[in-house]
Amino acid sequence: MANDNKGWDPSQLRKCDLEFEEIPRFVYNDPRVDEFISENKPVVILGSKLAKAAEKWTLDYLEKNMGNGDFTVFLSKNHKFKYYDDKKSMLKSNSDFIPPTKKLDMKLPEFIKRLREWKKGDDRLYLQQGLNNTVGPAIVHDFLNFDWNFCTSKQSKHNWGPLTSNLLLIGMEGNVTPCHYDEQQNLFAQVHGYKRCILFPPDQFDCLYPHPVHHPHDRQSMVDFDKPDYSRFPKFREARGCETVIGPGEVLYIPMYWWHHIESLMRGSYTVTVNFWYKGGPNGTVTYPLKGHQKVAVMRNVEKMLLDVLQDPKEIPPLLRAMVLGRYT
Ligand SMILES: O=C(O)C(=O)C[C@H](CCCc1ccccc1)C(=O)O
Ligand SMILES: [Zn+2]
Repeated sequence: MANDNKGWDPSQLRKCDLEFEEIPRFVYNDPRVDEFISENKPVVILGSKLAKAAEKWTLDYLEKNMGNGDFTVFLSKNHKFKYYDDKKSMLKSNSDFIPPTKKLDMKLPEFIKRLREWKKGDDRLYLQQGLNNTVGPAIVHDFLNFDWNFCTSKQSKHNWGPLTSNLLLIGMEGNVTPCHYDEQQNLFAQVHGYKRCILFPPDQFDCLYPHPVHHPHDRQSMVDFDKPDYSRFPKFREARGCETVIGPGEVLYIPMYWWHHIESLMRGSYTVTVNFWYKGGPNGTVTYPLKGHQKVAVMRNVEKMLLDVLQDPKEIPPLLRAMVLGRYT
């Protein structure tokens, strides 16, 4: 199907066994935007100038203006860039963990050169760098020209905590960040190229099989979306998600604890995204039954407490089985 002026077409999306609802899209001043955000539901925000100042961040512009600081770049032998926690990978109990990507510090011109000269079979690259004052003065200038009034008004209207970081993401076409959740509110501003975002609510925890909390892949789903192992993860068939493809100037609100899988469209161009991560606000008065994300937080605390008291992670499953099987089931 021609891309009927969306800028992309469905043949650029990776195959997935599941079907998804469309995430609603509204113009930034439509009152439904705040309705969705206040209900912690994803929404695509159109026409905001949040990261408009970055629309000139082409590879050429970045090469000329990005200073000569180091940037964190991940290398992968395949199209997946599954995040892992460095600190947890050092734990004795994770000594057999093999990091799926390699993390390098790279100057921007070198990153861009490798992107331009990339050939099939080469390691894929994904630049993922928190924006800080080491990036060149021109970039700082553009950054200061983001529409801070827009995101700060969302932060205060929805009682979010402080802005913790802005991640600059420059990915190759076809790169995938596998399904995971973050414990922060996220305004995900697409600057260049197209990204397909598949989201699931926090209460689908039992269909998405996250790694144990103490594992380096904490918060990441164990399910390989390219080739799900339905014998290990039978409930994945029941996962009900929503999706959207966002392009330049569009902002996706990714609610805290919502699962998300992000892919840079195949046969697209490189992608540039700037995210805005905010700490969640105070819980406010707790009402019962607890919401999905609150149950995830409870399960995380139980796993942490059990590791604390048992020390050996291998002792956790037998204790939980003894506690639940035949008694609560
Ligand atoms: O903005 C988000 O939350 C995303 O997941 C965006 C994602 C890259 C995130 C990499 C990452 C994942 C977990 C912890 C720290 C960094 C993409 O766009 O490919
Ligand atoms: Zn994320």
